[in-house]
Amino acid sequence: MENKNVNFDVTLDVITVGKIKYTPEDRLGCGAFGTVFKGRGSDKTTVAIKHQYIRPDNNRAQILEEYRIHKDMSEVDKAGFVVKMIGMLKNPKSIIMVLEFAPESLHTILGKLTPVQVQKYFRQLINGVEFIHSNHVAHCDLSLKNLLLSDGNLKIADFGRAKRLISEDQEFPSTDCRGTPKFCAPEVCVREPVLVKPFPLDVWSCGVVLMQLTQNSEDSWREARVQVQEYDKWVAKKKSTGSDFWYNIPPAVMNLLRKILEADISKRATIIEIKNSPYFKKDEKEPIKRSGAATRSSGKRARY
Ligand SMILES: Nc1ncnc2c1ncn2[C@@H]1O[C@H](COP(=O)(O)OP(=O)(O)OP(=O)(O)O)[C@@H](O)[C@H]1O
Repeated sequence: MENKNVNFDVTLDVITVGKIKYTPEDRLGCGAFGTVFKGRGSDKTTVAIKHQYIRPDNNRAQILEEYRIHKDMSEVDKAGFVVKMIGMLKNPKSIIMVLEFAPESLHTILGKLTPVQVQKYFRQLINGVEFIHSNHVAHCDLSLKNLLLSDGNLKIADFGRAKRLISEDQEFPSTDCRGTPKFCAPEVCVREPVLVKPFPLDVWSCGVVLMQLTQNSEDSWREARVQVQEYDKWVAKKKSTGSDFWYNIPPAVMNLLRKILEADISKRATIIEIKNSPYFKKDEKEPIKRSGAATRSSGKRARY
């Protein structure tokens, strides 16, 4: 059987990985480099099949590095922090990975989150990032779309920009560590390439994720550059007004965000500091249900 997708020019046949045959079904998503299909295994499992063409800007070595890092993380992960890597198939023009299927992402459930859920997913994110960092890997592209959900639990996906580190202080060219613009730390948003440390980049991205989850919207600055008005205002730490998207963020979250979304990496919170913060440690409570207009007027934002 064949699944032809004319828009994205991807034709996938049944593939065999290990001793299992996987039949591609619907297209689940499409990133900068890959097209991801839902697939059915001959062992009755449901999987995700990520197909990547080998191209000059996504060469064979890069894709294989993504596979190896993801596989290594998947093998040592006993707690389910990352999407499981099942296997891989190499073709002359493409590489196909077979992954655990995760039906939702933080991006697809945004708008419906309660403060308790926001805290649950943020805690799972921080624990997952701590896990990969402790295994000497930085993700470098954490975003709502790359944080998938399976059985209500957050799983880190897409290791396409991940880096293996020899030491925590190892530096990489900023151009190799640029993920999704809204989630990128200021040190990689500069025009001239510089050397950057990858762990604080992941911490910054977790801050943007928390900011968006708390608001139940994708509102955040376009890029962390002072030329971008909203970011400039954030950096200036002026008192926020109703026109700032962070205006309604509750104090405990805001205190933590100020420490995470800190341009100076020597002052930026570490994962340990985040885990020791009052917001991380103290359980959020479900909002008190009110009847009538007060509840209706509070709109899509998580209510505190
Ligand atoms: N394991 C999975 N289960 C279900 N859906 C998935 C899975 N992996 C990826 N997807 C879907 O496919 C989309 C693209 O996947 P992925 O981010 O891995 O591709 P990419 O080309 O590397 O993307 P990017 O542009 O972020 O680099 C995801 O946003 C998600 O919607």
